[in-house]
Amino acid sequence: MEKSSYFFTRGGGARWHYSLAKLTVWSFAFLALILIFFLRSPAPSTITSAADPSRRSLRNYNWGGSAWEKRVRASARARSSNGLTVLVTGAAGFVGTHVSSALKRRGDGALLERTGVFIVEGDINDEALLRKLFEVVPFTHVMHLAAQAGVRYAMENPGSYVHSNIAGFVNLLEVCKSVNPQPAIVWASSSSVYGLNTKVPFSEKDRTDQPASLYAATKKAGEEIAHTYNHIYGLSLTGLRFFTVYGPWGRPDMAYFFFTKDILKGKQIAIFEAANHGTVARDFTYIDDIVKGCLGALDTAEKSTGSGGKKRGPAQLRVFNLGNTSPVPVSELVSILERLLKVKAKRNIMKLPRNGDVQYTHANISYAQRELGYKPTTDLQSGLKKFVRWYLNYYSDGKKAVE
Ligand SMILES: O=C(O)[C@H]1O[C@H](OP(=O)(O)OP(=O)(O)OC[C@H]2O[C@@H](n3ccc(=O)[nH]c3=O)[C@H](O)[C@@H]2O)[C@H](O)[C@@H](O)[C@@H]1O
Repeated sequence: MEKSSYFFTRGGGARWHYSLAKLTVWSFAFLALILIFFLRSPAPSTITSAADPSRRSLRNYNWGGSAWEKRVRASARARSSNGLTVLVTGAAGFVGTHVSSALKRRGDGALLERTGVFIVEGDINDEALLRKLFEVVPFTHVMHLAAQAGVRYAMENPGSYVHSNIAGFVNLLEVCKSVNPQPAIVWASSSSVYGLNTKVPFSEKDRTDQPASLYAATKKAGEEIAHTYNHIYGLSLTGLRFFTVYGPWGRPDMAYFFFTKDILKGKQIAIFEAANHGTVARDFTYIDDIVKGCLGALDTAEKSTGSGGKKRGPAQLRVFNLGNTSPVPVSELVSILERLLKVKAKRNIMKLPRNGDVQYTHANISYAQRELGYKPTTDLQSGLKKFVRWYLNYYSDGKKAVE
């Protein structure tokens, strides 16, 4: 059942559908070997041509050698015979940090090393690195979260989106299709693929051919590319359309994060509204709910069917919405933050800029509910409470600068 009202507090009866036993097997069986996708600009010395981002070269990272391989192998050892070994890309990112930690079932972002997650710094465009990783460990699954995210930044740095979301993804799929056994791949798409679609709530069957930003276009391209690799090589592929994910260790470029920072600093914040004072709203989704969706997708992913670069039969191809089914206006997000921070925001109501933003998102999650047991349980008020607590604690003693 979809909720169309803006405010919705979930009942205490809502439960994640995994059995405890299954989760325990998972928690012990998982390897989260982490490939950090390099999101910053490459060192200037490695840029072959600043004007042509597609020609940028890979930054040099230190990987390889017998000690390194030993650590990779040790980290990859599953603790049960039917355990999965998961290569997580983008593990230093927001969603990746939480997913990796959940795979190991303890700790969070800054504590990744302590949780037993081995971190490999590298670039998903580095074919040699990916091949080496698969040579050292026959990964059963890839959780691909490395990407260039953000809707508005795509106008400033379009090349970074092509580099990561298209070239990097293709590079990863090329390696995955040729290794034996081929892993099953779960990867991050985005709610932004719905673009100018006006039919709400957004269902996986709705049109996605009107992206409003280059970012959305690259994610949509990823979905088409996934189709191709599934079709030609029998790779099992599951795309997850995340809806405005927020929470502790979140991305500072997202509105809820910099609104918090600016409200506390007494700085004015821009709150977008559509034409004729139309409400701009998002189906904000709490990180813990997203993590459950990611684990559900890994857990239900079928094996790839190909080997040695050849398809042996039809393979699974899926796309799911992972949202909260409860859109909240941005102005209400600000009111919640004001109450939690006990500071009044300096609101500057502005027209929604034409640089990629869409007016409204709302996920229909029945397919994910059915197939993955996905059932979000955190409303925006409760999720922001956790975020604000983390934020105040993280930046409290002035050790970490709020830039
Ligand atoms: O769900 C998604 O697909 C996308 O969600 C977010 O994109 P967005 O929803 O635009 O998130 P924010 O940039 O945090 O914006 C949230 C809301 O605040 C509004 N906003 C943003 C910035 C601002 O200064 N003022 C303002 O009112 C936006 O219009 C939007 O409605 C992420 O940034 C994308 O990486 C992700 O793919």
